[in-house]
Amino acid sequence: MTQFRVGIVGARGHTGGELIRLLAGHPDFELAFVTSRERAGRALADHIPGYVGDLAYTSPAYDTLPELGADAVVLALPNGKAGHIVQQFDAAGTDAVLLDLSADFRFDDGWYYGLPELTRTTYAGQRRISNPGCYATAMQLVIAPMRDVLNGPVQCFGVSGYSGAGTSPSDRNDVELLRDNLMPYALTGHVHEREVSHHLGHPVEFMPHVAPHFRGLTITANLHLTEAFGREAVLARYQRRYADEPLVQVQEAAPWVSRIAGRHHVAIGGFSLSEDGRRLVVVATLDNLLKGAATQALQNLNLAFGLEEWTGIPMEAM
Ligand SMILES: NC(=O)C1=CN([C@@H]2O[C@H](COP(=O)(O)OP(=O)(O)OC[C@H]3O[C@@H](n4cnc5c(N)ncnc54)[C@H](OP(=O)(O)O)[C@@H]3O)[C@@H](O)[C@H]2O)C=CC1
Ligand SMILES: CC(=O)N[C@@H](CCC(=O)OP(=O)(O)O)C(=O)O
Repeated sequence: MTQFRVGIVGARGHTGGELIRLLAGHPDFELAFVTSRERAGRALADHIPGYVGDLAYTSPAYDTLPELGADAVVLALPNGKAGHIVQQFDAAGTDAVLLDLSADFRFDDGWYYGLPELTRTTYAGQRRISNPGCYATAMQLVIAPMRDVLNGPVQCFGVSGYSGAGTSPSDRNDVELLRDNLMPYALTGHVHEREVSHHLGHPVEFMPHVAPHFRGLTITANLHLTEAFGREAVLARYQRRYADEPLVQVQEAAPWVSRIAGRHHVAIGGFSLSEDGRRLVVVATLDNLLKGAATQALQNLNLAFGLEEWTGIPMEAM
């Protein structure tokens, strides 16, 4: 059976590690190369628990990446780094699929914005795919079922584990500063606020925080509505909308972030209405490294290669 060859650029990060595990276990993909300047020459097996292959990290010059012959290349670099690499592939004229995990192309209409549950019907064979932000995934999935009855901006209070802040040292991944703490940051104008407002076509006001746990995020969304709703009608809307979506689980109770770590889906629940039925609060949780990054990337790669969208996603971990 043909296996499509996938390279990962910037694979030392938390999302790169998750992608290595998912791709190594995928029936139709194989790892073509895995880059890290810092780990060049070292075996993946020494760094990735559960990985049993014999591949080692390499550090090719980014200009030479198109020559490595991968069918798809995932860019898992910090924001602002993808453009140069994309130019190399454009110039080489290869047919490779490029999937970018950063925010660099999320506002570029020439790229497919891959939030499959909301955008898969717009996929038209693009070879350039932008993976949504982690909070942005949770916010869009929690708001979308009520999109047609929103009255004014939606407010979203978000709390993420510190793996969301990447591996470059900062206050937001400093375990000493985070101890017993909840750290607010980017309280207006966060890129995911713009991303969600842009892709939903509706203003969202987002207030992010980072907490001492490692992985998993929670969004509490406050939705003002144009008409009064009862709880059953709201629940029915969410259940109908996501009935055929294995990676979106609608539940009555508000989901807890402690229960989503290591899972591949989004959990949505809570559904609390004000007395007049015109204000709804809903909670969504997801693992920022999985549905917020690597799992969603795999859904998008599956789509790009004509595979069933959930291939290689361990459903027992849902
Ligand atoms: N963490 C998360 O929860 C999520 C992250 N993302 C996005 O995914 C991408 C990867 O994030 P994450 O896995 O957290 O990893 P990091 O941001 O910690 O870094 C990933 C890789 O980037 C390389 N790198 C670091 N600095 C530079 C630099 N200045 N120039 C070139 N390469 C550099 C490192 O490799 P080397 O060994 O070569 O230094 C490392 O392998 C980011 O764009 C992030 O915004 C998206 C959704 C969720
Ligand atoms: C806790 C924390 O710092 N989280 C990151 C979100 C990670 C992510 O999805 O970032 P990109 O949009 O850059 O891909 C942040 O707020 O920037």
